[in-house]
Amino acid sequence: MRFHTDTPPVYDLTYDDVFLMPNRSAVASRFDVDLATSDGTGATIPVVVANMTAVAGRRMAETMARRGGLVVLPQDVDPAAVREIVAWVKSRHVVWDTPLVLTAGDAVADALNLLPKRAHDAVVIVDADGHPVGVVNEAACVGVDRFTRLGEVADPAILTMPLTAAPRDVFDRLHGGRTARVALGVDEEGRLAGVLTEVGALRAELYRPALDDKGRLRVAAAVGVNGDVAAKTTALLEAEVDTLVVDTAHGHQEKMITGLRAIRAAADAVSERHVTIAAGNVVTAEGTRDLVEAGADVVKVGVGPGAMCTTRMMTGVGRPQFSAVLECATAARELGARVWADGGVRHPRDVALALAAGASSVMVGSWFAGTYESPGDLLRDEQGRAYKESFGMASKRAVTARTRGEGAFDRARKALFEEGISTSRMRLDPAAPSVEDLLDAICSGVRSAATYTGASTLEEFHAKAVVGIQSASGFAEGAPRPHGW
Ligand SMILES: NC(=O)C1=CN([C@@H]2O[C@H](COP(=O)(O)OP(=O)(O)OC[C@H]3O[C@@H](n4cnc5c(N)ncnc54)[C@H](OP(=O)(O)O)[C@@H]3O)[C@@H](O)[C@H]2O)C=CC1
Ligand SMILES: Nc1nc2c(ncn2[C@@H]2O[C@H](COP(=O)(O)O)[C@@H](O)[C@H]2O)c(=O)[nH]1
Ligand SMILES: [K+]
Repeated sequence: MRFHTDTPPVYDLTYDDVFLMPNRSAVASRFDVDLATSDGTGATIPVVVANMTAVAGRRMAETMARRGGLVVLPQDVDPAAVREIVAWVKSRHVVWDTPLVLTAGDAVADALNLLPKRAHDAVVIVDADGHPVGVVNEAACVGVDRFTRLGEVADPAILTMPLTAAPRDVFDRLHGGRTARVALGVDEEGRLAGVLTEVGALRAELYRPALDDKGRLRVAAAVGVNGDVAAKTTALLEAEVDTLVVDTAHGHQEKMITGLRAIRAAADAVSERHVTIAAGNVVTAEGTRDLVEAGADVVKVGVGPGAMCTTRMMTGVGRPQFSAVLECATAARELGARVWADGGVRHPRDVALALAAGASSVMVGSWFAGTYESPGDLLRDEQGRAYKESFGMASKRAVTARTRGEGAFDRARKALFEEGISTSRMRLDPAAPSVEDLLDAICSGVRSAATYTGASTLEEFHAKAVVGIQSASGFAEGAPRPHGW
C-alpha cells in the first residue's frame, strides 16, 4: 500500500480519514476475487469474530466457519464447556444448517422462543423416529394462542432432499416453489439432518467453509496471560481448537511475552502440526516485533477502537486504527507474520481499508452482536424493534463474571479498573438480521474494492492499494442520503 501523495500524513489516521483510489484493472469480474487469508488460519474470508461473551458462541462459530470465517471463543468459558462447544461445532454439517426441532405436541410459545436462534425461519416438526413431518415459521405463529399445539399450525407440505444434493439443485427446487421455503436435508433413513434456505444454497455455492485437515469446521479459542497458560494451551489443543488467541488489553507487557513463549512451547509439544497463534493487542511496530519474536504468527492490533471500549477515555492511551494497522502490518510482514485489525469495524469499507493497510483479517465484535447468531436473547425496545445486549470484556459485568472464584478483596480491587461498557443495545437490522447478511455485505464490498484496485487476491490488494487522506466533508460526501436533503 502507498499513500497517493508523497508527503506522509502528519497525524495518525483512522478508517474514516482515508479512502482508496481506483486503479486500472484487468480483473473481469468481482467473483474472480479470492478472499482467502494468508495467515495460516485456513480462513477463506478475512473475518474473525471477537472473543466477546455477547458475540462468540456455538451458533456463531458454526455459521461463520461454514462461510469461511473464524470465531474465537472467549477465555472466560470454562475448559469443559470449550471442549463441548468445539466437539459440537466439529460435528456440524459443512453445507446444511443445524435445524431447530420440536414435536407436534409442543406449543407455539416453544417455537417462538426458538425461531430467533437461527436465520432460516423454520422450526421442523419431527415424529418419534426423527422423520420430518412439518415446518412452522414465524408467520404461522402470528394470531394464534401461544399454547396452541404445533401440530395444528405446522405446514405439512415439506420438501426433503438428501444431504448429498448439490446446493445449486436445492436452490433451483426452492426458487419460485409455491410450497416449501426451506429444504429439509435427510439422511439415508429419511431422518432430519439439516436445513437449507434458498439464500443458504446460494451462499453454499459462493463461500468455501473453513475446514480442518479432517474436513470439519474450524474454531479458535482465546487464552489470557494469567495462571498456568501452558496447561490451558494443552487443554485447548486436546479439545481440538484449531487456532489459539492470546489476548490481553496491553499486549506489549512482559507477562504477555513470557506467557506467549510458554504457550508456543506447549503448542509445539502437544501438536504435530504448526498451531497458528495470534496474540495482542498492540499498536506499535516494537510491540508487533516483540510478539512475533515470542512466537506469534498473527499479531492483534487495536487499543481503544472497540465499540464497547472506554480505554481511550479512561487513559488517553490508544492509536487511530488505520495508522496502527499500517505500521504493525508492515513490521509483521517484514518478519513473515500477519496482523488482525481488531476493533472499530462498522462498515464493509472499514474491512477493505484494514486489508489495504496489510491486515490479513479484521476482528469484529459489536457489529455482530446484533444478529440472530450471537448468544444473547432477542429483546424488544419501546418501539418493538429487535435488539441484543452487548458488553465489553473489560466492563464491570465481564470482570465480575471473570473474577467469580476470587476472594472479595481481590474482586473489589479489580472492579476499580473498568475499561468497557456493561450494557449496550445492538439493534438487529430488519433487512439484515443474520450475521450471514452482514458477511454478504462485507464480502461483496471487499470483492468490489479489490477489483477497483486491480487485484484478484488479498495479497495483491494490499500490494496495489493507493490510499488518500480526506477531510470530514470528504467522508460525509461519500455517505448516502436516504432522506434527501
Ligand atoms: N483492545 C482493547 O483496546 C482492549 C481490550 N480489552 C479486552 O478485555 C478483555 C480483558 O482483558 P484484560 O483487562 O487484559 O484482562 P486479563 O484478565 O487478561 O488480565 C490482564 C493482566 O495484565 C495486567 N495488566 C497490566 N497492565 C494492564 C493494563 N494496562 N490493562 C489491563 N491489564 C493490565 C493485569 O494486572 P492487574 O489487573 O493487576 O493490573 C492482569 O494481570 C480481553 O478480551 C481484552 O482484549 C480490554 C481493554 C482494552
Ligand atoms: N477497551 C476495551 N476493549 C474491548 C472490550 N471488550 C472488547 N474490546 C475490544 O474490542 C474488540 C471488538 O471491537 P468492536 O468494535 O468490533 O466491538 C475486541 O476484540 C477487543 O479487542 C472492553 O471492555 N474494553
Ligand atoms: K471506542
